Amino acid sequence: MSTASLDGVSKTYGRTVALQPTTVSLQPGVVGLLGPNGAGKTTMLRLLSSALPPSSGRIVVAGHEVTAGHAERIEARRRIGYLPQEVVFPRGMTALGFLDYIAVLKEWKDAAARHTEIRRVLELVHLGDSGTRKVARLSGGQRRRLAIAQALIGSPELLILDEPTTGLDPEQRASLRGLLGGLPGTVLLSTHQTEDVSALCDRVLVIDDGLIRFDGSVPDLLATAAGRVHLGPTGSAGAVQTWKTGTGLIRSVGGHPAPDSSVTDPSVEDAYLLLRAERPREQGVIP
Ligand SMILES: Nc1ncnc2c1ncn2[C@@H]1O[C@H](COP(=O)(O)OP(=O)(O)OP(=O)(O)O)[C@@H](O)[C@H]1O
Repeated sequence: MSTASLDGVSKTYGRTVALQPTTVSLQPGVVGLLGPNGAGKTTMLRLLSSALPPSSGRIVVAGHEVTAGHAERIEARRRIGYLPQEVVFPRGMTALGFLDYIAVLKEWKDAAARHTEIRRVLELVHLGDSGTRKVARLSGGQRRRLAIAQALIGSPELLILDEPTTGLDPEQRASLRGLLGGLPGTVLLSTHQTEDVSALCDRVLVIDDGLIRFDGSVPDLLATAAGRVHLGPTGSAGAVQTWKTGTGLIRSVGGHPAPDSSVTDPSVEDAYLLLRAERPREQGVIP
């Protein structure tokens, strides 16, 4: 059974089509959402989180139809953890105070159980020693981790994370991957970090102009670029991108390889760049 599904879901803002009619079903595991700025990632995450009503279609989370009405939406929300792209923290609160406030909003009425839970999520993001510090005094990366902690309260069946690794240092990113990869439910995260996708995701959705252009595993995505990335002293003619690597050789994505170049293994970034370059144009705005 799927944890969440979109069935013919679209979202338009005035004349802008942020999400074209989309049907997709999510199972347990980590799903990465890749796409350029303005592709529709945040829109899709906000729709699934029930923060935003769709223009058309049906959204179901953990067996509850978000789009069916208030009562069903509340039931779905109890099973969703959501990290927005930007989190505004109430002024003057400590890290623990903030988590307690969120847990109360999430209806954790039993104080002892609530305190155990907020301690647990604080430890998960390695802020166990910073609980009594004021949020304003935490570093940007620590605040991001605190924001992730609030989404983890109650071990939601569907965890939705909008660019969770923004502002995290490499160690913290690796540690977050370890945490997310070990969760039992469905994790849907948007990111601009293609390394996060290759290191963590069971499934990748590439979205562009409000449309899912690719849906498959990391190996499937890499296969789309097989034989199309070259390294050599000269760049490929008509390449999508070329750059000089640390070895002094030029890496070319797509195009016609020079005779003195050789094929190299593609990365998720290479496959993504090729998908982007081959997308149909002139979509996203109602004529
Ligand atoms: N509240 C809004 N009102 C009008 N247009 C909006 C609104 N929110 C988003 N859009 C538009 O919808 C489209 C998709 O935006 P969205 O924020 O979902 O993209 P994104 O993929 O998350 O981008 P980014 O990587 O920059 O965060 C864009 O064209 C954006 O300008």
